[in-house]
Amino acid sequence: MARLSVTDLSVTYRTGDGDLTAVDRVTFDIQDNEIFGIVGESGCGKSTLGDSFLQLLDENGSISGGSIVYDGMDLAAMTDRELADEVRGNKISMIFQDPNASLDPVYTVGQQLVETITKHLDMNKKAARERAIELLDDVGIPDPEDRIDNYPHSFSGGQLQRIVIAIALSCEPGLLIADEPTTGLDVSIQAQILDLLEELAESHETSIVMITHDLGVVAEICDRVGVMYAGNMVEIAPIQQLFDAPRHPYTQALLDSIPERHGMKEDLTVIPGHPPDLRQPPTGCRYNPRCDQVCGMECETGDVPPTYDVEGTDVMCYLYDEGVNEAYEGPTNIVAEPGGDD
Ligand SMILES: Nc1ncnc2c1ncn2[C@@H]1O[C@H](COP(=O)(O)OP(=O)(O)OP(=O)(O)O)[C@@H](O)[C@H]1O
Ligand code: NI
Repeated sequence: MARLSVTDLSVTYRTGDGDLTAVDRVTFDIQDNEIFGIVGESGCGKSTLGDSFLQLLDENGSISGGSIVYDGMDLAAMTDRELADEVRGNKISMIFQDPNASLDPVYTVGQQLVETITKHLDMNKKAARERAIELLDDVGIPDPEDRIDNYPHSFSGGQLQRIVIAIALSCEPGLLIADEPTTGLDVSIQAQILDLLEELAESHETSIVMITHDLGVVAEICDRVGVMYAGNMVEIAPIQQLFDAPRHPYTQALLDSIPERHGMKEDLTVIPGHPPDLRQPPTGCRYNPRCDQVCGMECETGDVPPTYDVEGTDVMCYLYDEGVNEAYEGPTNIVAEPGGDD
């Protein structure tokens, strides 16, 4: 059974000039002990999706449809109070790009850890402090017995992010949502934080949703990845499969735009055009104005494409619909290995 199941989730912001649907009928799930990446260009709705799980949306934003089922509860239908009491920091926690936003400068890191631990777990202050020291040690803070009584300003950015991770994991949540957790950090520190998250996910049996615009981060630690475009989840695939056989024209263009690190490729392909205005998205597939593989009328004038299962990749694209794309012969045109099951 999936640890988290998101079904037909939509999130809408009310703005001065009309409603803007930043997340549009998104469906996916996250398995136990899985690191699931969410990627896409700026403004495609990644943070809105991540924030909606714990209803941490700005006040003009709200869930306008669908469900988010975790541990038998529909988070989308819960009140703020219920989420605060039963879910936030306890079953699901969240970390952001800027660790300072999650820490209070007037309390020591120990006070902040102990507060989170005693709030959610049945522990007295002394036991909580011991646990806090262990956690700081787990996330790689040197001399945790001494450092625990220091204030946030005396730590580096990378150390602060480690402390935020310690707080997020202090109550053993089943799910951690990480929104660009390494974006502001030096490249070498970024790699260390990703290693730490991967290690902790395993040792604490926590699933992670990793929100990032960086396909390098995804390649580094994710098991599966969802690609978002203009509020839609256009492709979901296991990580290796996404890189080896991207199915959606947008994913293909995104992968082409990565500069090859040591290889031949010199031109950085930038996808022509811009993402649409989400107040008035194009009809048909939202990517059609930029797509180089439009295959029929449906792409431009139909509904948003349904999701097709193409050899284990979920892809929202009419290229894989025999009714729209006459050239499509289906994934079954692949010759089976001799001696295989079928
Ligand atoms: N509070 C808000 N009010 C109105 N529109 C908003 C609000 N927050 C976000 N949006 C809009 O919702 C869309 C999705 O934004 P979101 O921040 O979720 O994207 P993102 O993929 O996380 O982008 P980035 O990579 O830049 O963080 C964008 O069009 C954005 O302008
Ligand atoms: Ni974001």
